[in-house]
Amino acid sequence: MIVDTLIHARWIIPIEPANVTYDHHSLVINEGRIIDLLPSPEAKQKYQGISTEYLNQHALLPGFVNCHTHAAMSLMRGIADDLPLMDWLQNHIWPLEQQWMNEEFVKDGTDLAIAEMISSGTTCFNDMYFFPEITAQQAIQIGMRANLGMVVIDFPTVYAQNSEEYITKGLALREQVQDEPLISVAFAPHAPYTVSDAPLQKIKLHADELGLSVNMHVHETLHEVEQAQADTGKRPLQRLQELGLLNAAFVAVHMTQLTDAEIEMMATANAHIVHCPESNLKLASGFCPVARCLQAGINVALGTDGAASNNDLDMLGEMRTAALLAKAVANDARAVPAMTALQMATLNGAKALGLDKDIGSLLIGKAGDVIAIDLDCLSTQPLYDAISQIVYAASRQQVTDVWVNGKRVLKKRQLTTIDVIALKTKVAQWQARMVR
Ligand SMILES: CSC[C@H]1O[C@@H](n2cnc3c(O)ncnc32)[C@H](O)[C@@H]1O
Ligand SMILES: [Zn+2]
Repeated sequence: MIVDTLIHARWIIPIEPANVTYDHHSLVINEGRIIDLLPSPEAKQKYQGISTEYLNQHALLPGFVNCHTHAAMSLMRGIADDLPLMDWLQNHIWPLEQQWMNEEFVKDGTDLAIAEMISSGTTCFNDMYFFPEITAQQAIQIGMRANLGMVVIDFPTVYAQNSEEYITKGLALREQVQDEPLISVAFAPHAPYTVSDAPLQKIKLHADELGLSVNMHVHETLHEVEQAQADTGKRPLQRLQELGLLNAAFVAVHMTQLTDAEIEMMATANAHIVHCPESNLKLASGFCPVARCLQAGINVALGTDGAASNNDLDMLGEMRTAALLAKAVANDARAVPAMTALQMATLNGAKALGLDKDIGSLLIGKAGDVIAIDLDCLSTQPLYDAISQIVYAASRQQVTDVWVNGKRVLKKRQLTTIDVIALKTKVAQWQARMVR
């Protein structure tokens, strides 16, 4: 049998079945799909004559699913640090976006973000940013998987003038990418404090009719919740529930403010949470009670948020921070063990995006979204436990190879579909323009 890709690895961590690590196994990909996973001696017999990629010191696992990004904001990395959310947004980021954000900005910023994400093992990102059709175009060109937000916000931008136009453009994007294997879409109303009831009602109708998810920043800070209570007498989550948005297609990003009743409400609705620990720490936004949410049965995924608030798009780092922070928040060293953090960064992300039939684990039949991490470094020795090394000790430079839909987009640390020198030149030009 002719197959596209045959990879032997020292460890294969499939995520599904849970808590299984295969030693000295091979993964076989054909036409973008995983078709076999078997002991390497058997693979040698069964796939005779097929050239094998030997990754003798590596762990092979599903690519990370970065469940919340603002990809193009990578061009604003480090431009406004050490500020709380609303000061950062209102006095720095939104004025900068008003001045600089356009199609070219989104194109170059997205390329920079995708380059960083692929190099650090992310194979799918869930984006919320203006001009998502440009993000789609760049993701397709590079060979990256993306779920793109059909963004809605109550104020006008160069992308759209009003909520009606945001929704129309989002729906046009959906039509445009319908046959793209790497691209999916979801509604992405920005936040309860920037999207009023009327557009949220329209979004709800469209989302139900088209079977689309709704992603939103929710309860990011105590200030957001207190302000909403002062203005409307309601907490934002209560308002969203009354609007009918809390269901299995709702993806709430941040959620640092959660009462026991709200955790119950999220669990009963089968809604998802995207935890962004590093952005929350840097903006001092608060702490999502991840252990309590998981305990209640909520699907909790991980996101970096944008590079302007993180300041990287590194899911290995995010996993480690998530695992460590959960222990401190719960005052329990057993909270969010390494395997749980790895599930949050892979399968839980795929579930939140409704893509778990295709990605998030190395089950036969799923897409060939696979990464290899070289564990033969002093900093990840000795190897009592590969999962422990990946979550608590490995760095992104140890990600050596990445396949998306069976195509190798990182080969021995080299990006195969991005001209890194040309990209660096463009980024330097933006820097020179934006900070004079
Ligand atoms: C409608 S496009 C996305 C919009 O969100 C802004 N943004 C980036 N990070 C955050 C965050 O953590 N909370 C709220 N809003 C954020 C971004 O600048 C765009 O304007
Ligand atoms: Zn965000």
